[in-house]
Amino acid sequence: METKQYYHAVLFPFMAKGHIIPLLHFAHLLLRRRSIHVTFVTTPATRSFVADHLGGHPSSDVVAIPFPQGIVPPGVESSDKLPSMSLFPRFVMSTKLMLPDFERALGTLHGTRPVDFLVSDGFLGWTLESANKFGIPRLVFYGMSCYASCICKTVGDGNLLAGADLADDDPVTLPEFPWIQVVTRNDFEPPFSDPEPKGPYFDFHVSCFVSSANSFGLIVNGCYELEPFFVDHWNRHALPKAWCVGPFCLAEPDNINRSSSSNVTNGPTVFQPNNKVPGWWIEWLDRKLEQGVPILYVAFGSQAEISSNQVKEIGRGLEDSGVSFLWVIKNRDSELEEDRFEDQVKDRGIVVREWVDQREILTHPSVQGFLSHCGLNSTMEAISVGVPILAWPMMAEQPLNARMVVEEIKVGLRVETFDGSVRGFVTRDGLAKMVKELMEGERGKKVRKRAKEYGEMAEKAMEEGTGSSWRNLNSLMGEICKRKEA
Ligand SMILES: O=c1ccn([C@@H]2O[C@H](COP(=O)(O)OP(=O)(O)O[C@H]3O[C@H](CO)[C@@H](O)[C@H](O)[C@H]3O)[C@@H](O)[C@H]2O)c(=O)[nH]1
Repeated sequence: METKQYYHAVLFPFMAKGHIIPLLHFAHLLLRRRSIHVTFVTTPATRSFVADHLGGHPSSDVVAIPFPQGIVPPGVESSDKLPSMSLFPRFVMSTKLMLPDFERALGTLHGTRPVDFLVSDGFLGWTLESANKFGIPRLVFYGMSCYASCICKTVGDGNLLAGADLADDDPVTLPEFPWIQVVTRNDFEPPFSDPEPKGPYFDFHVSCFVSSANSFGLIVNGCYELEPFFVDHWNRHALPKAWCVGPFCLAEPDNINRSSSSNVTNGPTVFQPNNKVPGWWIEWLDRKLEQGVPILYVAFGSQAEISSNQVKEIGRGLEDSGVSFLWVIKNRDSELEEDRFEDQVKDRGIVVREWVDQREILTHPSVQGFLSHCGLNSTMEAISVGVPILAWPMMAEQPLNARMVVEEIKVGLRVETFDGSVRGFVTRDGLAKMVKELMEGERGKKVRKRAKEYGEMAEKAMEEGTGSSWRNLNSLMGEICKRKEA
């Protein structure tokens, strides 16, 4: 039950597209209530990206604070712009230096319009100290599913990857989740996959976990129905309390129910987001739809690094598969023999080297499958529109997301690596075989049906007034109010 008339929320994501975008969607979710003012904190170089996404909503503001200089190449203020992901630890740890500027900004905001709650990224653990200084409750956003968080916690608490004799692909048993057959050291990233994790980067993460546990709540980009066992498990055995209030992407402006007047207090009655101009690839998708040709969408998020040999092999695998595809390539992965490739695939497939509106692609009716690295946002964006996934995890917690997609909720299949290892090379034959299976095979049919069911479930969870995610957000607001009034 909401008891307060008008809230002020400050949102502060970690500087990576995969972290900024979900909090922008979350901002829209808050703005849908029309009883919340959102201030989005970012850095100067990402300010226009953020402002564009907020679309000039009259109940939103953007505040930019400087990104620390001299630690990563000048001008890089988002991890996807790093020339190499080997700089990521330095990049993420340098954010601690933003504390004084953030605190000043938060103080000013709080003085002007009292801040009811802060939502900050799990990587920005130091923001808890600032929030506490002003008596503002901090909610954490880690960008992880409860499934992945529970596995990480159980592996960490039980020290299950310890032991120098444990090989990278040896199975590790999870006593709390015995039906998860195989988890390996390769499902985790250094320093967590090290036999004895230590060092400044590990300490940095531990301090983030401690801050998170001492925060007011954890907001999860998903709905309860997607992973009920793991949400309950987290809430019984870990802190802070997890609140499933997503999938956030379903709160984008196009999905705003402008006719509803519930919860309207002070905010605008109608919000018209910026009109989007569709990219040329959407016209291509439209043509394919007219021809009745199903499309595989191929994209690996904003920061995965793919070797040039692997990029070429993806091209060959797609060529051999015979399916039609739309492949988004980042500039870092520039090694495709493009002319030859485009000759070979003719109009059957297209390569896009621009920033696309991924949700616009995934919601296009011709898109019937998604070859994805399983970043949580891509995963949720696909599930929420019922598109099955061909999972190819590459880094971070993606191997765990891939397990959730394939083994737990069964809305996807997995690419086969040449040696069966989580991080092994994927050959053209292995890729072509699984692409065909997803798009044309019996197993593909089954996971497509499941994906559609989960998509409907996600839509329902987000329904205004009645959905579980909508009600969870209401309860969370109520808790924040109670805390304030206590
Ligand atoms: O041209 C593009 C490329 C990406 N996106 C969007 O960018 C986001 C990418 O996020 P995600 O799919 O999660 O991938 P990453 O960028 O790799 O995300 C990082 O952050 C996620 C959330 O913490 C983690 O789950 C991932 O493992 C981590 O790599 C998604 O919303 C995409 O729709 C676009 O809209 N257009």
